[in-house]
Order: sequence, then structure tokens, then C-alpha cells
Amino acid sequence: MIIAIDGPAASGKGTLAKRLAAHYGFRHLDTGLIYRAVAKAMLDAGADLTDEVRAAEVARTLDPTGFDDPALKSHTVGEAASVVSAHPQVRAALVEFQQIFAATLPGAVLDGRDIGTVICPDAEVKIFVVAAPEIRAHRRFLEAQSRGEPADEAAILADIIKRDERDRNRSAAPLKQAPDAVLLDNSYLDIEGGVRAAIDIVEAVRAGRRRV
Ligand SMILES: Nc1ncnc2c1ncn2[C@@H]1O[C@H](COP(=O)(O)OP(=O)(O)OP(=O)(O)O)[C@@H](O)[C@H]1O
Ligand SMILES: Nc1ccn([C@@H]2O[C@H](COP(=O)(O)O)[C@@H](O)[C@H]2O)c(=O)n1
Repeated sequence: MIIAIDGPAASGKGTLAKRLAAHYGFRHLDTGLIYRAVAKAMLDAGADLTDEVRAAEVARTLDPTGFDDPALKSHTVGEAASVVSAHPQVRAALVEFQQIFAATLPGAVLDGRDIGTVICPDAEVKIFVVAAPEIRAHRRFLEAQSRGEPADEAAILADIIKRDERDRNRSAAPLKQAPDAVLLDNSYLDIEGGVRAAIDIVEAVRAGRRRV
């Protein structure tokens, strides 16, 4: 079974994807890390992020064993990822890796922006996770505080809005809800409530009660 989870920045899709994978004994791929790895390699090389040919070459030669590098999580790398991910050649270079991962048995959970629309259009379960921008910014703010990092909630909100806009308006695989995805708004759900709602969606599909 493939569970495809998409949604905007900081909507909680990674948290849900991890929890669903653990619940069902599936593997999990945070596809944002792939674009972050391309972006970091470009930054490290001092390359121009708008150089599509060079970024695509980086994408083709990416080493997946580096996806657990904590440096990929930085704000700078995230911003750069949203620039390189807009290049069609970069996206094309990364499709096969993601589709091979998705074919893992007994199942896989992938989260990102285009899993239900482009990478796994035939996924049995598709969930599009959203939350109000202000709520997402507040959660990111709390996350930074818990790590003892200084954070400016207004600046986080501005970044989130800018990132969403770039991801939604690019021509290659823009962020959008697949027509057969179930919308999960977790603005007023805590993590446990969101996980329960997501499991209910998966179980409804498994029971054949809902074709998502
Ligand atoms: N329902 C929830 N209630 C409260 N906090 C939540 C909820 N879901 C997620 N969070 C918290 O919100 C933050 C963002 O969640 P997460 O990293 O899962 O989002 P994401 O969509 O994967 O982000 P990105 O796409 O930017 O990587 C985390 O600190 C997470 O613990
Ligand atoms: N399937 C995906 C996943 C991510 N992106 C781009 O990468 C940026 C960083 O993603 P995070 O989820 O780690 O924040 C994101 O803003 C997207 O531009 C993508 O295009 N497709």
C-alpha cells in the first residue's frame, strides 16, 4: 500500500507520515529532504541556484545516505530547496528514486508536495494536510523555542506564506490537492487527534468504504 501525504510548509505532514509509517510498519520518505539535499550541495559548491542544468546534475548524482544530515533542516537550505525544486529537470531527475521507494513492500508513506499528483498518482490513500498559516507559524515558533533557538514568529509566518506561494505557483508539479485526496485540516487538532483522523482515513480505504 502507498500512502501519499501532501501539504504546505509546516502543515504537519511529516509528523503524520512518520506516525502512520510506524503504525502500519511501512517505510517513510520525507521527500522534502531530497530537494534540500540538492539545495545544500548547490550552496556548498557556491553554485547559482537558478542554474537548472547544474542543479539537475546534482540531483542525478545525489547520495541518499546523506538525507539524515541535520544541516538539511536549516532555514537557509529550506529556502534554497524551494528555488531548486521549481526546476523541471531537477524534478524529473528525482522521480524514479521516489517511485522505487514507494514500491517498497508491504507499504510506504511518502510526504511532500506532489506525491499524490505526480509521483504516486495511483496511491491507494492520498491525504492533503492543511492548517492555517498563523497556526503553522506558531507551531514552528514553538519548535524553535524548544530547541533553544531564537525565533521571530512574524518572520516565520512571512517565510511560510512566501514558500507556499512559490510552491503553489511554479509550473512544474505545483503544490495542489489531488482530486482524489482527502483533505485533513489539523488547525484545531493536536498531534494525536491528527494521527487518529489520518488512521481513520486509511482504515476507511482499507475497508473499501471510501475510494480516495
Ligand atoms: N496537530 C498538531 N498540533 C500541534 N503541533 C503540530 C501538529 N502537527 C504538527 N505539529 C508540529 O508542527 C511543526 C511542523 O510539523 P511538521 O514538521 O510535521 O510539518 P511538515 O508539514 O512536515 O513541514 P515541512 O514541509 O516544512 O517540512 C512541528 O513542530 C510539529 O511537531
Ligand atoms: N515533494 C516535494 C517536497 C519538497 N519540495 C520542495 O522542497 C522544499 C522543502 O521541503 P520541506 O517539506 O522539507 O520543507 C519545499 O518548499 C518545496 O519547494 C517539493 O517541491 N516537492
